[in-house]
Amino acid sequence: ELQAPPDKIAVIGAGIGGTSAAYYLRQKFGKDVKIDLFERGEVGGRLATITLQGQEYEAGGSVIHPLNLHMKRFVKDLGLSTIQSSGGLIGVSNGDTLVFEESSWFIINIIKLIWQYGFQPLRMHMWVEDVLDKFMRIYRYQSHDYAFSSVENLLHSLGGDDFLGMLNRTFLETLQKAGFSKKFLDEMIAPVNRLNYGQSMDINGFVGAVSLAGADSGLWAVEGGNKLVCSKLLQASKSNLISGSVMYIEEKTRTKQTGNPTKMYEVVYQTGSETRSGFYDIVLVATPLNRKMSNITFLNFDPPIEEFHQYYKQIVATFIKGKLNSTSFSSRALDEFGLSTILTTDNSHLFINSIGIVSSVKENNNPQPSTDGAFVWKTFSPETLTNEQLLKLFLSYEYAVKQQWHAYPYYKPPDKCPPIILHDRLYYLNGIECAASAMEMSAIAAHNAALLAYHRWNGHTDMIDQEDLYEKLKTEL
Ligand SMILES: Cc1cc2nc3c(=O)[nH]c(=O)nc-3n(C[C@H](O)[C@H](O)[C@H](O)COP(=O)(O)OP(=O)(O)OC[C@H]3O[C@@H](n4cnc5c(N)ncnc54)[C@H](O)[C@@H]3O)c2cc1C
Ligand SMILES: CC(C)=CCC/C(C)=C/CC/C(C)=C/CSC[C@H](N)C(=O)O
Repeated sequence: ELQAPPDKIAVIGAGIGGTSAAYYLRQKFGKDVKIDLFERGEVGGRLATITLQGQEYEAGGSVIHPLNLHMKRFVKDLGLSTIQSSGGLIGVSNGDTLVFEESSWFIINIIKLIWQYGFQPLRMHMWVEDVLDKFMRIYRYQSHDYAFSSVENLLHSLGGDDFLGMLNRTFLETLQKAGFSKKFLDEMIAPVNRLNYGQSMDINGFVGAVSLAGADSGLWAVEGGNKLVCSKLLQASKSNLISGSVMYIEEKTRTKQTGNPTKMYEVVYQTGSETRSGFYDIVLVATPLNRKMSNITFLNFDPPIEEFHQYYKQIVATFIKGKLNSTSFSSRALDEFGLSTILTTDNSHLFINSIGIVSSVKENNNPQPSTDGAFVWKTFSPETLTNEQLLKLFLSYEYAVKQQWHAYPYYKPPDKCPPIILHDRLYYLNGIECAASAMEMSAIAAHNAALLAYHRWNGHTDMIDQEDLYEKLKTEL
């Protein structure tokens, strides 16, 4: 049995989380509900491009895994096109020398890997595949409309105590326990974490697995920029975009047209120099609740959340068009260098996490140098690069433009995730980032929140936090 649908729903934040939430809310609640989507900056949020000399480059979320089924589905349903993101050759620097260097010959790479690390790369590949296999169960649950009231319940449903337990152990502990050697972890795994999350092996085991998945083959991106998914989802959801910054949310009793007094949320926001507000039956918060990132407060109720305590790590992405100083990484001159991505080890005294040649969002991955042999490179670093540092990395450069991010949570297991249900009909999506931050994670959180809001509105408690879902659904055709 269904209740009358809500009149109005607010979604705060038009990143991939908020726009996909609007899309799924429309699917569940139907055409009559009015959905307002609040955004104080650009639609896309941490999916953003930067335009340099007329070319656009991904400056935030850039690659998508081939098994990220929500992102895949969006691109297909919204009529977008994809480009493959396979890069060129990768090397790993410890600050003095290259501890690993890829060859363009497949067979040489295999021999090198076995010579340096035995069968550990293969075992690691199998470990990540095992985590991904379990992770994929979420798509089956969501296609059957099941929802979870907490991130912990969601992860537990995927693989039980062991799977959820990954949040409580560091990646280092997890992999050491699985028998991987220090050399392999230092030279192969830690550098991938530094590239993807700007953090050491002390991140939790689950985000560690996601980070390694982010180094798999078959990664792709959206032609024209990943942020196009957000603007297309917004359009498809037929939501009303409100350009404004939400300041606070207050619970108030209102008398609806039916004459019944009803508890509603007043969303108060600033647009230009004006303060305005609207009343909503349901509110979804799709931005990290963190003073630096959203600064939203709550009046008349206390959400069970340590508001503003989720610390996000700063990452600076710098785009440099220039000629690399290859001798910063190896003894070889540039014309014999051949690497297009360099990762760094944890103990490296280098001031960057990674550096790599990038293609524009329109190029099908064959970045071309300009006539003088300069490429566009992207570095990730914890701090803004100084001119002196840039001149250490480059023989010469035409421009260096930075984009600063509060990028991802600072992972420090054991971590308890923030709740999804902040109040009666108020939901929070970005708690899922405490497990792992990635586009697909936000899309999963969005689908879950839309289903949860729908089932709670209609009193369908049997669709929430069902135990043994995997076994139950296995028997269904
Ligand atoms: C440099 C970088 C590289 C990354 N690379 C990848 C990658 O390759 N692959 C991948 O899968 N993920 C990647 N990620 C992670 C991915 O980008 C994020 O996990 C994802 O985009 C988060 O989306 P979101 O919608 O949850 O949050 P956001 O994108 O942060 O959206 C929140 C939105 O809310 C708005 N907002 C905040 N406060 C208010 C307010 N008070 N009122 C109104 N609006 C408000 C913000 O302006 C923002 O637009 C990367 C992230 C960064 C920073
Ligand atoms: C959620 C699952 C199962 C998989 C996602 C895998 C993935 C794409 C991870 C990437 C995560 C991330 C935050 C990357 C940041 S840097 C990305 C990129 N290499 C760049 O150079 O910009």
